Amino acid sequence: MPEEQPLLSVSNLTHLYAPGKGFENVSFDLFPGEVLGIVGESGSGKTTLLKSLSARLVPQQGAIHYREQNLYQLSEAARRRLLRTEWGVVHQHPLDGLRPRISAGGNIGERLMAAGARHYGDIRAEASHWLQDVEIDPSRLDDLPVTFSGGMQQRLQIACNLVTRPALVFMDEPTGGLDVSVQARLLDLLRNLVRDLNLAVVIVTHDLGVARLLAHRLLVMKQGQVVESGLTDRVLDDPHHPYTQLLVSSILG
Ligand SMILES: Nc1ncnc2c1ncn2[C@@H]1O[C@H](COP(=O)(O)OP(=O)(O)OP(=O)(O)O)[C@@H](O)[C@H]1O
Repeated sequence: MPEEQPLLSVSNLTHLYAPGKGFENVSFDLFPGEVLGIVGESGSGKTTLLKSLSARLVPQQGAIHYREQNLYQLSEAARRRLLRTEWGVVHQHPLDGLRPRISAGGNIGERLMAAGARHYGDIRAEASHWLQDVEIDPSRLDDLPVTFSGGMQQRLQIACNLVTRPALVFMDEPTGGLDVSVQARLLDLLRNLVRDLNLAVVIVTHDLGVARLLAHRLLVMKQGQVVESGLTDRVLDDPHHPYTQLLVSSILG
């Protein structure tokens, strides 16, 4: 059950590059342990919204409160610190979130050090433990991420984000570029990690199957507007808005 105070509280958030391009008047609360899916067709504004939510794009209007602090009234340094510690961002393309010239263990260790860890042996042990948790053989600790398959790179990116035990993780099409069988395994892993770590997640996807599997609640976006929101099963099984009906019927058909 959600706790009383939302982790993230978003009110009337707007950022438009042009009419219908970006997002407009978005409001929602996200509670600890809750997974919110943002769905909609390409160009509907999902990624732009995710960037604003995750302190990477100053919105033109509205406010975001994280644990009751006004996000964009925090200093830039404080927002960057959040992104390195209590928050995570999983990019669609894993190499956008990894340092390709640093070993897998180094990538994980860097985030631990940013959060204050100093002891080399402990950092290495923790990195090795996390590789195992994301189903990468710890013998690959000293290998560069570019020598990994796409699925392994994505699992490494996830490990890098989770090693500091964040409360909130933003994911943009995390299974997007992967083969179907690799996607299924990754989704399974994500679902278990989210549950075990009680993570709150905002996940952008155009794949309603991914949304169904991971998200408790959905926002459906069309041309920058949230046209429908609600519990995932309700939205997908009994869509109210004609656009959601079209999205659902297009994957069934
Ligand atoms: N920096 C920018 N400058 C101008 N327009 C932009 C910029 N970034 C995105 N847009 C436009 O804003 C709209 C929303 O883009 P956005 O990437 O948020 O959509 P999306 O739903 O995430 O799409 P996709 O699933 O294809 O990534 C699009 O029309 C896009 O062309």
